[in-house]
Amino acid sequence: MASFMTAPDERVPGRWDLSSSSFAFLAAAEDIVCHGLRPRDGTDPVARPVFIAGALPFDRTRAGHFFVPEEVRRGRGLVRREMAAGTAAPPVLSIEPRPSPADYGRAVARALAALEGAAGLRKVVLARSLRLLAAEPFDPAWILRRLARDGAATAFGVALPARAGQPRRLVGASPELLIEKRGTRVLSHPLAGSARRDRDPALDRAAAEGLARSDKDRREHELVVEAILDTLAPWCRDLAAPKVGDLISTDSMWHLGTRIEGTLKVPEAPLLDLVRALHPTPAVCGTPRAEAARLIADLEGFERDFFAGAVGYVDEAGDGRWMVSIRCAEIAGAAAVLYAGAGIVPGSDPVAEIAETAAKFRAMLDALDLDRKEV
Ligand SMILES: C=C(O[C@H]1C=CC=C(C(=O)O)[C@@H]1O)C(=O)O
Repeated sequence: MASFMTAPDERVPGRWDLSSSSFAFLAAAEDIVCHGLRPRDGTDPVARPVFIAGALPFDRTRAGHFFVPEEVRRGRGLVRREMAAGTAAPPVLSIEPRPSPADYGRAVARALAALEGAAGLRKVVLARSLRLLAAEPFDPAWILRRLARDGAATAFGVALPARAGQPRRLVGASPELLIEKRGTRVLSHPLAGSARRDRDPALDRAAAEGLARSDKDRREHELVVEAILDTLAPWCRDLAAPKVGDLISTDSMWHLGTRIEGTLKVPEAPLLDLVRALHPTPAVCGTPRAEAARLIADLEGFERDFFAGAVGYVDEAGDGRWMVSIRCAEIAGAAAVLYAGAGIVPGSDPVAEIAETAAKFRAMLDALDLDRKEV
């Protein structure tokens, strides 16, 4: 039976240690740290009143990874945010971009041609990856603490099923809320449309203002809001989104965002059904979804796996929160794969999309103490 505690218990060192956690969700409002897991048998996990954590892969035809932790701890400020640099990051021996930035630019150009040619295709999100090899194993707990310094994001760490005997973990800091459920209220806060932040305050403000004025970014964003409203409409009454979205900032990026809120018609509607209906939104896939997913499979040239999926939990009351799994990496020993994608619509520029994805890698690179690496 999962236990719930609202305060850190420092008297049991190791038990709430992040490095042995099966699931961690570190946010300004609340930290959740889980240990142990009881694998599920694939039946609908929301049917029983237990705490369920997990991750969905990008590919909606593939099974999600859900589990019931043995122990769940929740509390505000449960986990200390790590400020010190250089103490635990192993030296990184190599960084291999896959595809290369130039090939990614060519894929964006092909996506633009498809957007002009294919009837109905309006947006596709193309990603690229960085394969890192370090001299020693990465410490996911230390990375998580570093990621959690950004109060605008939820830092997450999920133990994934081992591959070839090697334990894997998805870690990241996502600013994008797929859906949250509290009682009968649901909230989604999609993001799409981006600009890199700047250390110079005047240039930073100019970047935000440029993003707010950008027609291309607005179109990219509106498709996501439209899709989420259409998906949630049958489930909700009082479904509302402001006509004008907001500008949100993480430590490294500006984004266009829109808060979408509604009240469930059926209060006990399972949160995981809503997650599955919404995922993947056009913030990570495209519009229409099936056509965009096909183009991604044709053009990207690597497996997204749990990148651009969703991570989150459903608690015993049926409430919970699922974040879009972006600004993340899969860590397996001394190897890490970092991911970043960008929405492509008519008017997108391949060179700008290379720069945008480079900027989106910053959250993970900075957490790994690679803040001076250009990618
Ligand atoms: C797909 C990613 O970001 C999404 C979220 C915010 C802004 C986005 C954009 O402007 O393209 C993307 O839709 C990513 O970070 O890998």
